[in-house]
Amino acid sequence: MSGTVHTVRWGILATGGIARTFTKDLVIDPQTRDVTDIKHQVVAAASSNSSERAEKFLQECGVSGGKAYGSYKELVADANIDVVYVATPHSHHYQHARLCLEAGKNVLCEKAFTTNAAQAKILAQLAKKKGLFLMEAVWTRYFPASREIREIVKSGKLGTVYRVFADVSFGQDVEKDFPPENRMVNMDLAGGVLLDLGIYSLTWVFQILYHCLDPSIRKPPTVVSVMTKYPITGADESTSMVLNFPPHNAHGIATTSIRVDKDPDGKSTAGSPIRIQGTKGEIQILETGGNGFRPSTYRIIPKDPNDASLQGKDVEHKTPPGHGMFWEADEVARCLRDGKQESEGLPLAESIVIMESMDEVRKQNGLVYPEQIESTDYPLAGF
Ligand SMILES: NC(=O)C1=CN([C@@H]2O[C@H](COP(=O)(O)OP(=O)(O)OC[C@H]3O[C@@H](n4cnc5c(N)ncnc54)[C@H](OP(=O)(O)O)[C@@H]3O)[C@@H](O)[C@H]2O)C=CC1
Ligand SMILES: O=C1OC[C@@H](O)[C@H](O)[C@H]1O
Repeated sequence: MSGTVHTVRWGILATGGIARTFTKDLVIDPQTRDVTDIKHQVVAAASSNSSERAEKFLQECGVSGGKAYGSYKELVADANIDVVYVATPHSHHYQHARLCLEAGKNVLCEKAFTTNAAQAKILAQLAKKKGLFLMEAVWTRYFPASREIREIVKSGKLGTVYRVFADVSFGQDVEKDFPPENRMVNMDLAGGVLLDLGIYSLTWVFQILYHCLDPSIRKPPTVVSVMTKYPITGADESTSMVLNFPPHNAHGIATTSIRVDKDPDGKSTAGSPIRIQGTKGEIQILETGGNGFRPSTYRIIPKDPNDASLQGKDVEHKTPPGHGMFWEADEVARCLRDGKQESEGLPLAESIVIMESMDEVRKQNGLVYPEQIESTDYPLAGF
């Protein structure tokens, strides 16, 4: 394998905000981040509006020679595509990821994976049945800082981790910033902070208290939660969850809000929003230069300053040119190269357990999306 470069051919499904950011990252030369074993090629993009929009999108993202489609169906029929990146709103992930899988395409699907666990399970089963790759695009897990922190926790150097605090919150002027039709608060698009940002708080809690355990002893947590809804649309604007993870009864405190800010002055005066607390010390994500979902710098605080296994220090990873979405894209490329159907960094079973926790939180707080977008029927008209 050494010396050979594996090129993966991407199709981009939708031309909105994150599709643009992701595609711009794909066209960056991987060598700028010292990656030499894989390459990405964007071969097509599709807009549900028009092929002109897809054409413009490709141009603006710096893609040359890509095909522009005016429908998602045409995109998934393109034999030159190895994997499709699904970048539609949460409400549409099930229908669009399924469209790809039914057409025999591998899929990287934006977070939150689906609107509910029932949809996630069907996608996972379908991918397995068809021998296709499927992954929820939780880019946070693939940053070097995330990977390193998981290794430290798995090594036992922090002792037993009994608690993780994770807050991912943007203090927005909700009424001003998000008109009712905006996907952040629009119930028809499965809007609300739980699925949009809460997934990141839960990512920290799960990637430490669940993922770092040996798979044989991983068990779903129990959860209690409260939620405040945005009166104008009924979507959740603030959600707080306390999860209890077997076998150590470790606590995950996951909070998320679009009304209050984790870092109001942008200078980290409020302290670390992500704290991983073990019996031998603590790791904190430092906000400056990053975000809970885009971790760059972390601090190790040993309980015993003489603990040789746990050097108390700040570790900083400067993000190479781009936004950092290329790390997850690189993971997808390596999985495809190696014939894997899922990523070890976020196995489908874990995406499903997280969706089940979110289902439970919604149940506890009476947050129900319109029937059509909670449905597992396929295909549904209008998608
Ligand atoms: N990983 C990350 O950092 C981020 C992830 N996201 C995730 O990406 C997804 C999309 O978010 P974002 O790009 O901000 O959303 P946008 O509203 O900017 O784009 C969504 C795109 O989906 C397509 N679409 C298809 N059907 C619909 C519909 N009924 N209503 C609206 N759009 C539709 C449209 O593309 P077209 O017209 O071309 O068909 C639209 O441009 C969400 O799941 C979100 O959680 C979002 C931001 C950051
Ligand atoms: O995933 C995300 O990360 C960045 C946020 O601005 C966005 O709302 C969210 O979807």
